[in-house]
Amino acid sequence: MTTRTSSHLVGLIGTGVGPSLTPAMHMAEGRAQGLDYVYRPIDLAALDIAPDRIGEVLGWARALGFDAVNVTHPCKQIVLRHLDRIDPVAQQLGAVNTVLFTDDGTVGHNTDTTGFAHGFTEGLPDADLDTVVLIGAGGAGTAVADALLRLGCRHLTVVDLDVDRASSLARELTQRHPAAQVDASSFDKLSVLLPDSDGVVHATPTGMAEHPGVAFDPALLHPDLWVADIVYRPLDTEMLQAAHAAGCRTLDGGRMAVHQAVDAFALITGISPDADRMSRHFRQTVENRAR
Ligand SMILES: NC(=O)C1=CN([C@@H]2O[C@H](COP(=O)(O)OP(=O)(O)OC[C@H]3O[C@@H](n4cnc5c(N)ncnc54)[C@H](O)[C@@H]3O)[C@@H](O)[C@H]2O)C=CC1
Ligand SMILES: O=C1C[C@@](O)(C(=O)O)C[C@@H](O)[C@@H]1O
Repeated sequence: MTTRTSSHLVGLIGTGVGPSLTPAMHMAEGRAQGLDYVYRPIDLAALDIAPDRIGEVLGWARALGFDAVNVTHPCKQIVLRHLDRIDPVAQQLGAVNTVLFTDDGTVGHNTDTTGFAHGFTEGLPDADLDTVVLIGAGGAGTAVADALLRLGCRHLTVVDLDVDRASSLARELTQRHPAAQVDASSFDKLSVLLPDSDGVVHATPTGMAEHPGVAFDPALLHPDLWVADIVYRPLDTEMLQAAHAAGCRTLDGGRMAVHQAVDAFALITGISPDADRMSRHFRQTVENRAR
């Protein structure tokens, strides 16, 4: 990896990105590294630009001198057809959240999936991955599922309120990771699945400040289960509190949020950022905003 320029202009393109914590996290790390690093949210909704115009928006960003952009909801899939090259991991997943504007064209990566994987190995080292349940088959759940399977998960069960969505994700994952066993199940089967699982990852919006609660019966948690949440507002979700009380090893959603930014920063600058410093910045900002 080589640094392409001494200054960096980066954007976050999506709808409702104004309150995102990612721009400040990148800029604080840029400052700490002595870089001239500017990162701005570009809210398509506020600009009244339809998400399917993402190709044009990328062209404008490039022409206006941006070096890279993160791309988020609802453009992570539709952006693929507007790129010159796509990193194999992002290609396999069918979703891109980081686009680099290089001399050789636009290049897409997915740091949601690499970020979850890095956060997982850092936060739950040596966690058993034989049998894992994933609750939530949306965009973030898909990035998590691919990460778990790349990390060596042997049997993954996908659960979602939308059973068709869980089934179609399980089918796609089976095609992408033929060595693993991937299936779909329903919420009422969790009482059978969780007692025999090594871990569970929660990837629905339940537990966010605006959607309080736990997506499943917390009485199913047991001390032999590791429990990961990807919700990070708040960091200490009701599910993680119940998991602590049940004696489980836990991983909060801040790890994925920080490591998607760590991996993107490295791709954009060619410099390995200080992940601990970025994590401290992120956690402080989450706490400040909660006050
Ligand atoms: N830590 C991180 O870096 C990130 C965290 N997130 C978190 O992940 C959550 C999900 O994000 P996306 O996948 O983008 O959303 P999404 O809307 O694409 O998918 C959510 C999925 O959860 C399912 N669902 C909703 N309520 C449910 C419930 N009570 N029980 C079971 N399934 C339910 C839906 O049917 C849907 O399939 C976000 O709300 C956010 O809190 C999202 C992106 C990054
Ligand atoms: O989906 C997300 C979350 C994000 O949009 C944010 O606002 O922090 C930043 C994106 O890079 C990432 O892919």
